[in-house]
Amino acid sequence: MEKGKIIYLNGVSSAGKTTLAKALQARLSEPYYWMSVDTFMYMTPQKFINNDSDENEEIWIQAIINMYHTIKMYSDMGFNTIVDDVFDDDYFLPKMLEILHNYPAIFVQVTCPLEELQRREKERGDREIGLAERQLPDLYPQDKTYDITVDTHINTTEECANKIIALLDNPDNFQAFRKLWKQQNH
Ligand SMILES: Nc1ncnc2c1ncn2[C@@H]1O[C@H](COP(=O)(O)OP(=O)(O)OP(=O)(O)O)[C@@H](O)[C@H]1O
Repeated sequence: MEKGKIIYLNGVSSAGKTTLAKALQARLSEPYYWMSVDTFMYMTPQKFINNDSDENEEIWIQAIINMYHTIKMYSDMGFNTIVDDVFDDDYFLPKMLEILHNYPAIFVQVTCPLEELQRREKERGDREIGLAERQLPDLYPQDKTYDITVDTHINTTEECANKIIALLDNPDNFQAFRKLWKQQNH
């Protein structure tokens, strides 16, 4: 069976990942199931999240790693996914690649200038003020290893979606996961 495709969005809070994911779902003719790291993270009982012990950390970390296994399972079953994630340090990416480096994924960096991130953050009111600014310097990877970078301020959501969709027909465009995996394991 052909593996399901993965559109993997990585960007700081308020970059527009969820908005883009929904626009992609609306435009794509094939079904793509949307998965958000927040959904998996908050499957964890709250009492294990708001606590600094190493033991508790393992519990919510596992919830996030379970998302990577779920994406793999969907792909193995032929189902496409759009993933809404933020790698805000270098901890989770290697763990994700361990599971998904050989899967057909487009790795998308979703960017937006800081001033606009701050404006969106203030306007939406459901995120801690300063979250995007704090995540921005730590977004990982910072280099050009993505298959595509889209700027949701320069381009409209629809334009960003179209740029990503244009890559999906050619498997040669699915390079970033394999490249990153090689970089980490050479
Ligand atoms: N292209 C855009 N232009 C203007 N506003 C936008 C754009 N994309 C998203 N927004 C607005 O920015 C806010 C954050 O968008 P969204 O929820 O898509 O971001 P996100 O990256 O998924 O954030 P988080 O990681 O915090 O969930 C929302 O209020 C949304 O309406």
